Amino acid sequence: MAGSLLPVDDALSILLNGALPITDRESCDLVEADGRVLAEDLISRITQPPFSASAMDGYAVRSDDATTGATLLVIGTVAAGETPEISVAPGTAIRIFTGAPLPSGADSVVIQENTEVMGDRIRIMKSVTKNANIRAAGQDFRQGQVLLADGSRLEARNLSLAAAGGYGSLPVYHRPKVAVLATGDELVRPGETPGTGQISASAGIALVSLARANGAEARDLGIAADEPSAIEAAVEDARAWGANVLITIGGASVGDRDLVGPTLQAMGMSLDFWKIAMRPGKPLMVGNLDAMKVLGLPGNPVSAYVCALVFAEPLIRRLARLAPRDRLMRAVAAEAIGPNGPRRHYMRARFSDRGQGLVSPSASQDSSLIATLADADCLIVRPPGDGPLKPGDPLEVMLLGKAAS
Ligand SMILES: Nc1nc2c(c(=O)[nH]1)N[C@H]1C(S)=C(S)[C@@H](COP(=O)(O)OP(=O)(O)OC[C@H]3O[C@@H](n4cnc5c(N)ncnc54)[C@H](O)[C@@H]3O)O[C@H]1N2
Ligand code: MOO
Repeated sequence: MAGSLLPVDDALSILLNGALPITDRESCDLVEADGRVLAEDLISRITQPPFSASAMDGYAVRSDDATTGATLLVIGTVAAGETPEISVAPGTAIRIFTGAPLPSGADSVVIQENTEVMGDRIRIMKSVTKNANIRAAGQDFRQGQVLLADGSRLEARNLSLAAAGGYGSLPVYHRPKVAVLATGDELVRPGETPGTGQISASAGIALVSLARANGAEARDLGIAADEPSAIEAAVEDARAWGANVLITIGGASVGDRDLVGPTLQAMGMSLDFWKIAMRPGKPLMVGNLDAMKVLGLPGNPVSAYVCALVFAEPLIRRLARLAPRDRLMRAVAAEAIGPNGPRRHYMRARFSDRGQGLVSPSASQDSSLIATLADADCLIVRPPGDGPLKPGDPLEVMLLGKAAS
């Protein structure tokens, strides 16, 4: 009875309202901090550059002296990493290399291409203005300045900034721990050859990957057989590891072997909801086992992934303190699409023209078809009860994979 099923947005609100961002923190060296979330405002420990330096290879000069045609006596050399011991006096120049501290007395650098060497003198071929080719001390940033805000996700550029600011390690929030458990007697581990009636447990790795991409530390708990003791043992593993989120796959529906919900409830899980107005994904279950959030996803791999995208991604990002990811985009039906049923339908689709946003649904929306999921650019999001669409009608899509980046 779809009319009595919980709408997707209500289900998402219930899930997110019951989830608090992680507050525990630790220190990580810069390499390990990649992809993590900074746990305080990062104050620069140093001024950058720490001293006025030459931006070019050439000669440190007094700009008043360095007029076109003038000759200057070269009285010394300073390279990067050295400290100039003499000053540039009127009528003189000091040979200087990129990154070297500017000697006192000099106010500019003339690049060597604009000079002619004549023994111990140089001739200026092109005059320079004051401050030419000089990186002023502190022109990048200054000691005490906030370089990065608490909550920033650390990546290539801001890690480089942290390193420049004097940090070899950074305070970061703990990542949410996400445990992924497949259930079903018919499943074999990916890479094993399925026997009669068996299939590869393909859904788990997608969820592990999605969790990691959203800032989680993810663990694959493998496969539990369709019996309460096997499910219980795996749930205990998740608890012992300290999982913040347990995601189960399969056994969520109404069959005699669908034991995940009853087993977890027997272990003390309180149920937030079970079954929602979503296609695929109707049998989605959400509950809490002590401090651990439990997401019970349907077994069909497409259903599991779509539910994870709609529910697990925002949940993990909230725990990880990452801003919600907006995958939604307006698009246009490239062809006629039939009316929708009573559940919000996420239809695998491909762009025929990305620039114009023209999109066509995959021919079959069967939730066991993994190849069409891997091939899709987006999911068309059909509201419950949406009427038929004509070519050119506007619609909304949720971007996937490369299309989303
Ligand atoms: N009488 C009804 N039957 C079904 C209903 C229903 O409302 N009434 N709902 C259907 C829908 S919708 C879905 S979705 C499935 C979900 O059921 P379960 O969560 O109980 O999933 P299973 O039965 O365990 O598995 C379904 C399907 O997916 C395969 N599977 C399971 N785990 C994995 C995995 N880790 N990797 C790859 N494939 C997996 C499993 O072998 C089955 O083929 O129920 C419908 N039935
Ligand atoms: O809702 Mo099931 O999840 O359609 O395949």
